[in-house]
Amino acid sequence: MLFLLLISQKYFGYSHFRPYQKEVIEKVLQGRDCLVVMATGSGKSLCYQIPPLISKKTAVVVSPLLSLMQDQVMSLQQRGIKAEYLSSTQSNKSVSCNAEKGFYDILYMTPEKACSLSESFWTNLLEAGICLLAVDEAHCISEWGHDFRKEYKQLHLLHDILSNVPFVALTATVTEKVRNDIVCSLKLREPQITIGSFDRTNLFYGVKSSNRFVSFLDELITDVLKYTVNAGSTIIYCTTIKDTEQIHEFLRNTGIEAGIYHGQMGSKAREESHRSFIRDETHVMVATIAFGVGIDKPDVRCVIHFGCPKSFESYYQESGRCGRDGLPSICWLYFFRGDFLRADFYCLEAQCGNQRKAVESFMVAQKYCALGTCRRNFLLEYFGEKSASACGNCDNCTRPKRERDLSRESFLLLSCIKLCGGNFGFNMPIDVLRGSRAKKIKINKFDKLPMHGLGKDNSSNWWKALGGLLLANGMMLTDVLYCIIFFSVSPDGVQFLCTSNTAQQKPLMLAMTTEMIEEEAVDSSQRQIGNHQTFTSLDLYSFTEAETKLYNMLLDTRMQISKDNGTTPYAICGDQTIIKITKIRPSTRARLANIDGVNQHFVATHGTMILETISRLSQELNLQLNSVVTTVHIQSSSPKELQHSSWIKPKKKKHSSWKKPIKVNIVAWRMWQTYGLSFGEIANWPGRAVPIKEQTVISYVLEAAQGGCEVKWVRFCKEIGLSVDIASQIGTAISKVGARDRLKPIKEELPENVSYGMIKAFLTMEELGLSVKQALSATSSDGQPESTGNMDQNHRHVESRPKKIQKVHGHGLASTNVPEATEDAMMREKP
Ligand SMILES: Nc1ncnc2c1ncn2[C@@H]1O[C@H](COP(=O)(O)OP(=O)(O)OP(=O)(O)O)[C@@H](O)[C@H]1O
Repeated sequence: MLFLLLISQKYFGYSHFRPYQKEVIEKVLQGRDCLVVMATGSGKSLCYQIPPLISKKTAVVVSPLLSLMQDQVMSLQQRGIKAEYLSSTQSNKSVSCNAEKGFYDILYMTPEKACSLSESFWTNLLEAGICLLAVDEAHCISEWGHDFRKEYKQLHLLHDILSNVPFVALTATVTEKVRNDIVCSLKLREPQITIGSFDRTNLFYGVKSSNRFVSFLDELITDVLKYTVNAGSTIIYCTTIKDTEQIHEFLRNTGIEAGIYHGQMGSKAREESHRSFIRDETHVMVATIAFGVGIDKPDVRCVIHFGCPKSFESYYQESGRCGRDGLPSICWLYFFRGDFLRADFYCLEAQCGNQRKAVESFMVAQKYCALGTCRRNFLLEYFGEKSASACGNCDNCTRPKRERDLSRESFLLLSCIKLCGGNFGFNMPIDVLRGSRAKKIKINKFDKLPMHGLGKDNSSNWWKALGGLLLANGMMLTDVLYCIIFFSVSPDGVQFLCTSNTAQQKPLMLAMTTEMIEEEAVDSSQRQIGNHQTFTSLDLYSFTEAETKLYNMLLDTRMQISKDNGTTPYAICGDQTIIKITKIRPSTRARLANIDGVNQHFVATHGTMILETISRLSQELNLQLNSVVTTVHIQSSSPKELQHSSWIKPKKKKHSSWKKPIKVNIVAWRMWQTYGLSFGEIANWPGRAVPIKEQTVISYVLEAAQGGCEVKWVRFCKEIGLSVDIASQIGTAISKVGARDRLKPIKEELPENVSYGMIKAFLTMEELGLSVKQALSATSSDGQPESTGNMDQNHRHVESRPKKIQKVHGHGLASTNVPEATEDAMMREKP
């Protein structure tokens, strides 16, 4: 055991094994065939990476994707492990020759390559020494799996040559059918079967619903920014290529640099997109599920599904691509209520005779969306795992619970579905309840039903959400015919109807969904705007301001090293390691090597540079070296609330056309105000399509202030160097010029060091009824300067005379509400 750990520490920097890793490694070393079924990101690779380092024989790994193999080879080489790959695209001819002589510790190959290599290659390699043949993503072997590859079916033939070599099949796919298929097809011999938990405790699961595409876009920006400002990566999965393209364009229009990946792109463009994502050159990827198997990037902080995925299995796989390094990460599923009323998209397989399977899985996804209880429990139960209590790390567990007796409404809905005869989609009974007198309702005489109009107090979305709850609770059933989903009342629902009547129902306590709660809160004017629970990754490490800076600088250093080495940043070392280095700030090689995740190769190759960087930056930031922190506590399961109370979010957002670029300035404001980035950092932010001037960012934040957003003025003045003395000089210059609508004459009255930004800030603050002196003299109870911006005050001021303008700002159109005087000033000024 100790020896295994030493090897793991030496090459990978891991000081302990994750569950099941040690057991599998030991079995493989004993020569036993193994089937390893463990969740995405649980560390299956180590099971085949350690044995060759111990036995000094080659491990052959069959992997379905070239990009995946290249990634892994790159990462292993950075750890000082001799790794290579063989495929038809391998340009280095010596690889094959070296491989058969047993030169490599780990040799990756595609299934096609494995089946086409000559017998002599295998016998030579066998003679040199093979310790295992691993079949990664082994579910590709099964037609029941989601990525069937027919070449996988030939792999068992290799047993004939490699008779005593243990075969290790690895997959994250759970269904028993797939598991059996793998064992049979690969002809595994009395395999050791290891099935790990599917609980990814570091992942937060959440669902958001809407009726319309456009209303999700603003939400998307908020979510994407939360992670990208801290250099975290986000994948946005779309259900169609059209959505992928539209969202990609939308993000770019708002100044967020995003990659795109879908099946209709050429392979070169796809490779380039993938490459720049894994190298952190772009932090956001908008993709269809074509961006799938083999996304090995460990530091993806957020996966957003824009539209309900077509099966629950694929949802688990795709969302599981975030947080593979174990750090807290988030999985949002945005779904359109309409998704559940049309089955056509999801039932494409109907033509291939696989309709039932597709629909069943889609229905599970639907239930997941409609759920009012713990999402993780639902997920685990679906995969056959018992879950004890609510997880505390999903939206339903973290928002205040609202259970209500919904017996009356359920009675109305179920009886209406029954009386409509089950021959309609879901809209018909809802329209009846809401009192519609549409032609189709009159023709069917549904306007004569006793419940016609009795449900008009709730919106049709509210009723759809209730329908989802009743489905999840087994009181309704769905069926699909000709690609239309029909809803009917289940036996449990009938039982409920029989034991109740409208006057005296039995209580039916149901956990309401977020949208139901929100709708009811709006009705009673209690809605808390933008107050959903979420977190940014950096919030969780209890970094001080200086440590946050150090962390970001170390990320830059890692980026530089990775560029110099032509590899990905995470191949150099993981985010978790950078967090620990930030906290501990080691001064010697030995202390650096002691940090979990730092391997010997890293210390030997980059140690000197890293130590110098830590020492220099720590001095600059006034941080002590060799902090006594020995364990860095990283919360993995309780996301911290991030307040958005200052984010002005209209009750009903209006987007006249989805393409309209929105709130570029608000994005900048949020990066500055909420995430604490400096103007310079925002201007040069790597996620931006085109760098912009710092002055432009300053203007954006000022515009946001004029639009009613809160601004930390003390910080603002300090950052641009606006002191009380300079403010008084600006005041004098304005009096002298006698006008405040043109900046140039004012600037000419002032010394060189007074910038346009300072003048604009002065004018804006004046307009908002704030003086620089007042702002700078305000201090908080702990002696620190604090915000003197008053949102209410700002808001009142702006509301008195807003005027809509649009103007070009460097890289795109910015649209906002600004007061007339400032509009003129900003339009004319050209610094
Ligand atoms: N013992 C360990 N200690 C710390 N980190 C580990 C350990 N084992 C693996 N990891 C890290 O966990 C992450 C995921 O590991 P890995 O890629 O092997 O997952 P996987 O189970 O193969 O996932 P997938 O099914 O998606 O291929 C990697 O970043 C890896 O470095």
